[in-house]
Amino acid sequence: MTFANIAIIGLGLQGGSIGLAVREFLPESRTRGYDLSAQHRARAAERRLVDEVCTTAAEAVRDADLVIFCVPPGVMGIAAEQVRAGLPANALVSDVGSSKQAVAKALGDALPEHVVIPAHPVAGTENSGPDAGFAHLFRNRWCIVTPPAKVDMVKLSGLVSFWEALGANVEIMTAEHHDLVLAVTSHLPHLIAYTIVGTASDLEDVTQSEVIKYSAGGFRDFTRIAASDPTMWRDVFLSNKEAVLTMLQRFTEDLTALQRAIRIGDGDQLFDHFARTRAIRRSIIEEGQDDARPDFGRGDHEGR
Ligand SMILES: NC(=O)c1ccc[n+]([C@@H]2O[C@H](COP(=O)([O-])OP(=O)(O)OC[C@H]3O[C@@H](n4cnc5c(N)ncnc54)[C@H](O)[C@@H]3O)[C@@H](O)[C@H]2O)c1
Ligand SMILES: O=C(O)C(=O)C[C@]1(C(=O)O)C=C[C@@H](O)C=C1
Repeated sequence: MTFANIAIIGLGLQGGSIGLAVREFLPESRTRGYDLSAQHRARAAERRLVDEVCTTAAEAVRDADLVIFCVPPGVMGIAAEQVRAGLPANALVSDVGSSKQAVAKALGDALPEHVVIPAHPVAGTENSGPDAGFAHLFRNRWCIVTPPAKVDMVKLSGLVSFWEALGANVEIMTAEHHDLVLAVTSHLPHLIAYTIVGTASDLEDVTQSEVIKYSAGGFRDFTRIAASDPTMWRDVFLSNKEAVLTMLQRFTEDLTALQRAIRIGDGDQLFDHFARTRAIRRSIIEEGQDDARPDFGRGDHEGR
């Protein structure tokens, strides 16, 4: 199953990247897009993120056989309600939200008559808005699809093929499992980055200019993550609250164990821990996952 008319709601980093990727990798498909912000709509039209930028959500979904919600997790339900009147009955509803249980519920509640198959491309940057998107964002990155227990298999395989065409490797799992895994691999790291950058700049004896001056090392990576969109991340933490709190509890216990090792001078424990984490990093690189973003950090990619 291929999608002839794709509607993209929200033309920021994710929506814009999908629009550009569809033009490049699925040239037979036609894209229409809508964004709540008139400024973003104008910029999306200038960058030709989609074939047609519409002034209402209902107009964007007219004739759509696939609609992808690319708005912050907290407004998925509102955005879905905006398309209800105009959405063709057979259209597949999907999204790219970073948390899956809450978003699936919001979309399902707003569009109860439609097939909803949520998805999450684990691909992004700290940039947002219509200038941030680029066609190769999904290349060699995971896209996690979280279908409900009873699912239209034709539509599911159509969605899997769609993401594969955009360059992603697709993994299928339950929304519950997704939320637990992503809480530790994505949500917690962001919380830690937001915390450490805030802590450093709050210190009275460390000036703002010193934070900038000495951030060339490890701290710099934290500042990149901590520059991520505040609206999106507020919504991620509120919509994946339980899993994040569970992982935060585990993290706090492990941090306390390292804190104790430092206090009592247990060098073996510190060394063993750091050796284990170094091996994890090396296995990620061996699996080629890091190669997925060859230009990451060099600042030579459009939108980054
Ligand atoms: N940024 C990432 O790294 C990343 C990665 C994977 C998934 N996601 C998910 O993708 C979604 C979008 O994130 P993004 O990074 O593209 O954000 P973004 O801020 O770049 O884009 C979101 C766009 O949605 C628009 N919008 C807000 N409310 C709207 C509404 N009611 N109707 C129509 N448009 C509306 C905004 O004006 C904005 O242009 C989020 O749910 C996020 O969790 C983000
Ligand atoms: O690299 C980054 O900038 C990201 O934070 C991307 C990242 C991640 O945590 O890996 C952020 C949120 C997502 O939902 C998916 C991807």
